[in-house]
Amino acid sequence: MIIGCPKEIKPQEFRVGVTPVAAREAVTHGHKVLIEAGAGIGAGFSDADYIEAGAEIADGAADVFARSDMIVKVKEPQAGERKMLREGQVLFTYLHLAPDPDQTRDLLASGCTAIAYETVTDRSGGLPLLAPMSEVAGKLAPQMGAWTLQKANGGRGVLMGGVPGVGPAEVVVIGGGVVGTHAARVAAGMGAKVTVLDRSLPRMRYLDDVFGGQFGTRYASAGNTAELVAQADMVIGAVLVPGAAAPKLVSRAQLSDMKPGAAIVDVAIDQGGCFETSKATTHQDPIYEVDGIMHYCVANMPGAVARTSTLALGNATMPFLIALADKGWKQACTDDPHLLDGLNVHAGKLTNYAVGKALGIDVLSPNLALKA
Ligand SMILES: NC(=O)C1=CN([C@@H]2O[C@H](COP(=O)(O)OP(=O)(O)OC[C@H]3O[C@@H](n4cnc5c(N)ncnc54)[C@H](O)[C@@H]3O)[C@@H](O)[C@H]2O)C=CC1
Ligand SMILES: CC(=O)C(=O)O
Ligand SMILES: [Mg+2]
Repeated sequence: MIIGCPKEIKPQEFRVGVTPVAAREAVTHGHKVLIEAGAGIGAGFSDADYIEAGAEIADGAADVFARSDMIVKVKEPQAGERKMLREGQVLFTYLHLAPDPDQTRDLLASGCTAIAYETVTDRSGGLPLLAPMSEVAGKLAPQMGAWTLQKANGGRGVLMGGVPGVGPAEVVVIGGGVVGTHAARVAAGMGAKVTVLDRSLPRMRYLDDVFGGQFGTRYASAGNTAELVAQADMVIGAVLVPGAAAPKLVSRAQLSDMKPGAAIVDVAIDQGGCFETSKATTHQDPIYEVDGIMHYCVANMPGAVARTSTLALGNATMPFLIALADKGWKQACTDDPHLLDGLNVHAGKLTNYAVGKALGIDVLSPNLALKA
């Protein structure tokens, strides 16, 4: 199979979908790997690194899209990239379709088979291809929130850890999964007073057992959420209902109960965001203000630390990439129901129920797509 990897074109996105290590593995398995010239530079990989791994360097994205059986990326295909996808071609990348009707329309029209990293599952109910980037974004969230809290950035002027005689910042994390846990650990490590809200009692039991001394937990009822958000210097949004649009848990009206200059970091923005006032921003222009509250809503936070993120994502995607290349998508998804959970689009049909529900589009059962 020919595996193609274009350079990412989303603003300030420096990650790359195929590492030299993954390229070498695919070549060892008898596949051809086409990398767009310069695709790895932002993550610290030169074209020479890929050539040494046995890959071929392509002149531009058009060449990669035209010649490849499977396109492997990081971010959802941008409008220009979507025009280059074709029927029968496999796309393996993050998609986040639920809040993105335009992308969904274009992928359906292309006839391609699109497998989304963020809905591939594992045996324990986790999301193995989302987890590494959630670890990164979770660890980045308090760092970006602390920056947002600085006076020059419109924030409240509060230091995370306080100083002797002056109390720390109060940080509330909504959603105690992978993002939330990593965010809470880092915020607590910076000296902030941290509370994690979640709706899953087993998850809160786990957090309390493991991190009980470092941060607290509260059940994410509307009442508890409103009370804690009003007291917070920083609120980090980290909820997820896999595939679905994020539930809106903090309304615009609630902003007026918050402390002026408090910071919202909505990591869940890639699924539409969990604050009514969230809208996606970029690394170039990451923050904006609504009713005196500063919002940081970058939808590709891990791109800021592209080297770490690319290596972490590559570790997780490589076994799936090799299975897809060795067996073809149908056999790979037949053999692995967790990979089949990643199938979002096939031959003009949507194949993920949560996405279909969010967008009001009929869904073809993934099992039927395997037989189509
Ligand atoms: N902006 C960015 O660059 C990035 C964004 N993300 C996003 O961050 C979000 C969180 O991802 P993960 O932590 O990996 O998900 P996860 O599945 O590990 O955790 C989500 C948590 O939210 C909880 N939850 C669900 N509904 C809730 C509600 N109504 N109230 C309170 N808690 C609720 C769940 O019980 C779960 O513990 C996702 O939208 C993901 O796509 C992840 C990586 C990068
Ligand atoms: C998960 C995701 O959207 C990202 O890493 O950019
Ligand atoms: Mg994203």
